[in-house]
Amino acid sequence: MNYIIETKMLSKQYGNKYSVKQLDLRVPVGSVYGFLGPNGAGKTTSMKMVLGLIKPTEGNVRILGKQLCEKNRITILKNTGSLIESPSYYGHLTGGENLEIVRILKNVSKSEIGNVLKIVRLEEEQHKKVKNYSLGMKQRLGLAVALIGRPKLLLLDEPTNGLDPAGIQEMRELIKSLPQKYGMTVMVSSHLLSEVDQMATNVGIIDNGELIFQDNLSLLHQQASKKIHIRTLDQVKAFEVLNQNAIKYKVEQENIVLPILAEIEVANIVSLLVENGIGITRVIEKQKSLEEIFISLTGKQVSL
Ligand SMILES: Nc1ncnc2c1ncn2[C@@H]1O[C@H](COP(=O)(O)OP(=O)(O)OP(=O)(O)O)[C@@H](O)[C@H]1O
Repeated sequence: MNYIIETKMLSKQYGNKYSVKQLDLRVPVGSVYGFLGPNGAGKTTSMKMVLGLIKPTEGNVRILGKQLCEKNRITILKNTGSLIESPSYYGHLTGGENLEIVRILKNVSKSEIGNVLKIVRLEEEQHKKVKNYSLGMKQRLGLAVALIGRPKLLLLDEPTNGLDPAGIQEMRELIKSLPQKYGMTVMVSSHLLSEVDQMATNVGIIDNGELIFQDNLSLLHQQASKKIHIRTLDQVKAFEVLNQNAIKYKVEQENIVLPILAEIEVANIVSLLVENGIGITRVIEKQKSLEEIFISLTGKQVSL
């Protein structure tokens, strides 16, 4: 697997508290990597370390095929676009003029301004002063800045924060389209599970500075796959009978939990329990929601 970002044991300690602890991030090329975690989990700190904006206490970052160090930081950042925390602009200048400053700094062609304005749909607002922009327009301008020069990699820290529902949807669609349309890889942080679910191909879940899940989003969904729950009048005896018959099961909240089986197999297990004098009270097909999985991973509720 080809990773555009790979960190090893990346940690940041403030005083005696770890904000980020031994993080092994792996962001595959061409993915939209949703970096999910509750407020204060360490998302911003991690992304800043990946960009070399703050120095790790421990560990290292490999980005765009190179080990990040003081010497190559600028070259690497030229190929990386980012939107971290509220970006600052020159309010007395127009959106277009703000973009022009970044264009000169990045040394890319003038036509690039029109291109990025089109992508973020700010063409009509480009001559307005930024101080008169709405929050949503400022956020889109931030994305336009990050997109100048068509970087291979984009790091976006909670880009939908503060947007209205229509703006949120627009931003999500835009982010989702970037790998296919422009060959970019996007790492995007969010505290919203549903948001990551809607736009990411891969997901990393961070809690208390530690990465507690990292894989394809489909794998998280697999964990949410359907299961058969059986409840009986004598669960202890039921466990015994299942064990004696080498039937694999798990126990959740005192329920017998079986994977989805063929109809006949379910019927056979029910018969087996009944034949052993165990009264069945429930046979239910259940599907965990992504929220339930998140809670079982972190022990915390997240916004939906
Ligand atoms: N400069 C700093 N000094 C001390 N503690 C810090 C500093 N920066 C961040 N922290 C702490 O590190 C932890 C992680 O913060 P971080 O901003 O990375 O979290 P986050 O997941 O991005 O949260 P949010 O979504 O609320 O921004 C928090 O407990 C925060 O208080």
